[in-house]
Amino acid sequence: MAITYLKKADKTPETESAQAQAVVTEMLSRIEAEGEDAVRAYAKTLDKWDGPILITREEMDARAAEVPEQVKQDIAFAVEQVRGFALAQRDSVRDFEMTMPSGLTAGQKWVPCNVAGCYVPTGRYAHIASACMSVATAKAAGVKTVVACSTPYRGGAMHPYVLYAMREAGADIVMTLGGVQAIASMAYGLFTGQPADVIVGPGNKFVAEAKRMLFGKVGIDVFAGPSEIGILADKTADPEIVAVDLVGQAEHGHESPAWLFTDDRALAEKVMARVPELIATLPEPAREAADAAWRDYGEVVLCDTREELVKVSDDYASEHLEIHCADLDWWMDNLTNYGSLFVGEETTVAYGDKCSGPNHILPTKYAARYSAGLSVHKFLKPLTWQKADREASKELAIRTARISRLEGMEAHARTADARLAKYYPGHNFDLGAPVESIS
Ligand SMILES: NC(=O)C1=CN([C@@H]2O[C@H](COP(=O)(O)OP(=O)(O)OC[C@H]3O[C@@H](n4cnc5c(N)ncnc54)[C@H](O)[C@@H]3O)[C@@H](O)[C@H]2O)C=CC1
Ligand SMILES: O=C(O)[C@@H](O)CS(=O)(=O)O
Ligand SMILES: [Zn+2]
Repeated sequence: MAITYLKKADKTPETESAQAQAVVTEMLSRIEAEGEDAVRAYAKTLDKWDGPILITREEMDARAAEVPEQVKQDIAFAVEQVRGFALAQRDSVRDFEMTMPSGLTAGQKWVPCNVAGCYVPTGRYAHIASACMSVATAKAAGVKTVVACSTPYRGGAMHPYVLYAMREAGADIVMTLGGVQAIASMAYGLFTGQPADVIVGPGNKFVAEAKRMLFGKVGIDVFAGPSEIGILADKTADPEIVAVDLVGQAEHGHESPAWLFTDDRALAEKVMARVPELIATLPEPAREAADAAWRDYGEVVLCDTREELVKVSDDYASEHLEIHCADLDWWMDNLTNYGSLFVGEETTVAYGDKCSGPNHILPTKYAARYSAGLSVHKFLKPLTWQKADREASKELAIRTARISRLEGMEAHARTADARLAKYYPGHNFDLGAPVESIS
């Protein structure tokens, strides 16, 4: 396999994980010990916020009244697109029941979690769209109580449009809290008395790490950390569009990788020349963020064949993956690892980020090898059930008793024995040899 790195990054998505782990470990243990006092202290030192944490319904309504009409319409559009896609996902999963050969009836029933925590990042940018993505999807899944949190915006109250988007998408409780302190508060039910069953939403390395560490106590959607983009481009691609799209995601932050995978050296060279020029024209803080992201995390990989490109792209498992190549169906058929796929030049990651419908909360740091992004499924449990009449219970009891005894589990076996004795008095069954005591 011939792979040439025309630009190789010094850093990988995993660089700097250790620093975040140390910070988050200490913060979570202090919050666990000191509760709301520790949360308020972190909100003050990290986000300069010492105002109220809970936003009342009256305040939400009052602040909504100040949102300009065009903004309301754009947010309503985004919410509708995301909700529509999420409802279609909900329709694609179904309950079922079946009768087994033994006569037992068994089934699966999709049940939503009761309380979901939705984190909306606003450290660098006001991520209005993230509020639509998480809250609308939780509600489409049927979650009863959605607790939404967002960072105090630049030391002040929550960003008004983020708050409006939460309200429009159906949030039940809203808290002005960011970072680890927000994730921990949702997990422990601080300020609300309603611990989350599942916490979703993107965030910086501290947020992503806090979710990872609290997994187990709560469910999480996926490791949705600093944004990534990969672009597959062949000689049919437009280098200007490819360069614009790479820079489009590099502005997320200095830890956001942008990768180009191509079999066309001329295209690669044009893109590499154009990216720094495009970055230089950005306003701050986007320019500084994109410049550092491209310098430290940007990569350009040249391969000989499209099969090699598929292998490389699958190894990177990019959060977002654009295809600017001929024979789009071939790529769709062969790629297996990506958070969300953008097929052809006529769509772009930013459409998905802001309003097209498929969710933008997506796996990063190679997590697309084993997980998709946020969907209704992350809020739903395919719970199973079973029911038997006495006839069906007979064969199951005999086999359960024997298998239990083979395993050395006498008490399990006796739950089956007891049913046979009750339903079939006076009958003898081969129920296996009683388990011997071990001293
Ligand atoms: N993977 C995905 O689906 C998506 C990822 N993103 C990513 O989300 C991230 C958003 O990050 P931000 O803008 O920073 O917002 P953020 O809300 O995630 O982080 C801000 C919070 O970080 C905390 N923080 C900052 N420095 C800290 C420190 N030294 N120690 C402890 N806590 C600290 C503060 O408490 C602050 O509230 C970006 O990396 C973006 O790429 C955004 C959207 C979707
Ligand atoms: O990682 C992501 O999904 C982001 O690109 C989404 S957004 O651009 O912040 O809306
Ligand atoms: Zn983006």
